[in-house]
Amino acid sequence: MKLQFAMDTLTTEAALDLAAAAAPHVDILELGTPLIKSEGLSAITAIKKAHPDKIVFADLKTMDAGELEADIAFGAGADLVTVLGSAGDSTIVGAVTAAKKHGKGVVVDLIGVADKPARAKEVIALGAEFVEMHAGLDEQAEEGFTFATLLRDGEASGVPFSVAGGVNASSIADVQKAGAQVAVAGSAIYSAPDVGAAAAELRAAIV
Ligand SMILES: O=C(CO)[C@H](O)[C@H](O)COP(=O)(O)O
Repeated sequence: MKLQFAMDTLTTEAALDLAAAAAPHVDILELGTPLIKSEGLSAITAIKKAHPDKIVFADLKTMDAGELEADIAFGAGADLVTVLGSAGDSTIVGAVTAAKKHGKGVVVDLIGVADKPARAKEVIALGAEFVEMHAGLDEQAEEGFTFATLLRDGEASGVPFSVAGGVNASSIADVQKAGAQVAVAGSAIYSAPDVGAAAAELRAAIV
């Protein structure tokens, strides 16, 4: 299982510092949606330039204009981009078209999708690399939210998936047991007093 670090920060400078500390322990460096909205495509280019050996993941959360948005992010240096699972099929197909042109990939984020296993199967058939079983920051704060639902949905989907939203040192072993290809951790790493040590702890929990 790969480890993805979601850098939910607002400046390229802060992201470069986080990436430098965590890179030895992670496989995928994710530019969070707020970072891309704050700094634009130049942040993607800066992270890829500093870490050419890492998979750079641009969390665009595209909802429309799939081909155009994916094309500009791949052009800036992204290896993977996200499109929302609630977007229309044509938006996902558009992003996949751009990915094929660049030799890169599309991840479909199932945040907010009611029947995640069913939509997961559909978007993999449209050409997505894998889906993200994702509970957003707001959903995690809702009453009754349980992380176990994400794992069950991943297992039920029968397709390659990542898990995002609340992954930490206590939960990452369960993510692996559920069969995820990728565990995504944001605040468990970037909020830690020692970012490198937090990333190393998560890496050590993966067998
Ligand atoms: O994409 C996101 C929010 O939309 C986050 O990066 C992702 O959910 C990681 O969350 P956490 O900080 O709980 O690990």
